[in-house]
Formats: sequence, C-alpha cells, structure tokens
Amino acid sequence: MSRFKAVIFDLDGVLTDTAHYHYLAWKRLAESLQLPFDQAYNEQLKGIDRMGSLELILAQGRRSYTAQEKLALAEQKNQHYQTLIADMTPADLLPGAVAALQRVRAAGLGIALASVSKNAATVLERLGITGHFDYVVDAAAIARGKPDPEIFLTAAQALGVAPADCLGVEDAVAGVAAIKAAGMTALGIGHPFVLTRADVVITSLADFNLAAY
Ligand SMILES: O=P(O)(O)OC[C@H]1O[C@@H](O)[C@H](O)[C@@H](O)[C@@H]1O
Repeated sequence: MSRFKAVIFDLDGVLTDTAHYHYLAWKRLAESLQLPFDQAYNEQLKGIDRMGSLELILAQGRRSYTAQEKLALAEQKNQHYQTLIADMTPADLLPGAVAALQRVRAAGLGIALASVSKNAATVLERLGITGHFDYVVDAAAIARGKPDPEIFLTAAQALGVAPADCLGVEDAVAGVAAIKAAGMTALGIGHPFVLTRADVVITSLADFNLAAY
C-alpha cells in the first residue's frame, strides 16, 4: 500500500552513477580552462542543465565568453561525457534501482522519469530500463530546468496525477528544491545534511520502501 499515485524518478545519480561521469567530464573541461573544480563545487551542479552548469563553472574565472564559445565548450563537455558512457550496460544500474521500479509498478502507481539531461533517452536505453516508464520528461519537453518545478509538474500532468499525490526521487539539492516547489513529497538519495529539504533521505535505492513514505 502507498499513499501516492505516482513516483517520479530523477536519472543521474539515482538510477545509475552518471552523476560521477558528469563530474569527471566537467572536471576535464574546467582543467582545460585552468578553472578550479572539485567534488564540493560539483554538488552545486547536480541536477542543473548543461548550459547552467557551464555558466557556474565559467563564473569562477575572470574572462567572459561569447555565446558561440559557450556552445562550443558545452559541446566539448558533452563529448567527454559521451565517451565516459559509451560502454554503459544494465550492469551500471545502481543497487535497488530495478527492484524499486518493479515495486512501484506492482503497487499500481504511475512511473515517470524527470531528467534535464539531453542524454537521458540514450542512458535509459543502454541501461535497458526504458520500458519501465509511463512517461519520460527530459530537456526537450521543458523551458526551465531544476530547481524550477516545471519538469516535475510536466511529469505529473502527463501521468494525470495531482502533484500532492506524487513522490519525487532525487539525489541533487536543485532536484529536491524542484520537487518541493512542485508541491510533492521528496525522497532524497544521499546525505540528510546535503539534502536538507527532502522529506525523507535514504542512502540508496537499495533501501527503498514505498510503504514508509
Ligand atoms: O549534459 P546533459 O546530458 O544534457 O546533462 C545535463 C545535466 O543533467 C542532470 O541530470 C545532471 O544532474 C547534471 O549533472 C547534468 O549537467
């Protein structure tokens, strides 16, 4: 039994560890520009779309970049990222990810994916989990990225479920903020001292217990 009618999952860092690959790709780009970048700074980028993340990295330096230069840098980062995910397979699913999707389905709830990544569809295919979702809402379907609630509200609308009846699952501060701004319950994956606005925080989906939220 669950008090929810739908669960909306983030992808990167929740279902698979692509959050680490995004970090490595940004780090490589930042180093090529001689800009400081580390894990702590990367926390701010989690859940933020590609151009928004680039702006935050470039803000650490003094020089300004034209719109064309920014597009080229974002493309460079994406090439680093695509190299890192080239050999991804279902073995790259995080522990508990498929079991969580199966439990939500078995409980009769709707399931959506809400990821601002333009690579989301490719990653889902490589992981072999596309068929688990009723709807996939990605960067192409929204105008404003997280922490704006648009992506979660779009997913709830597609599922035909009121936001208050949705559980959102996120590993990023910006993602949890988007879930809360959408009026949903937020399940954080990570550390309570980072995901301070989440209603419940668990270490990984291996601890997912739908009836408890
Ligand atoms: O560059 P992509 O694949 O469109 O991804 C955009 C963003 O997607 C989010 O899901 C990640 O948390 C961010 O780290 C990433 O920057």
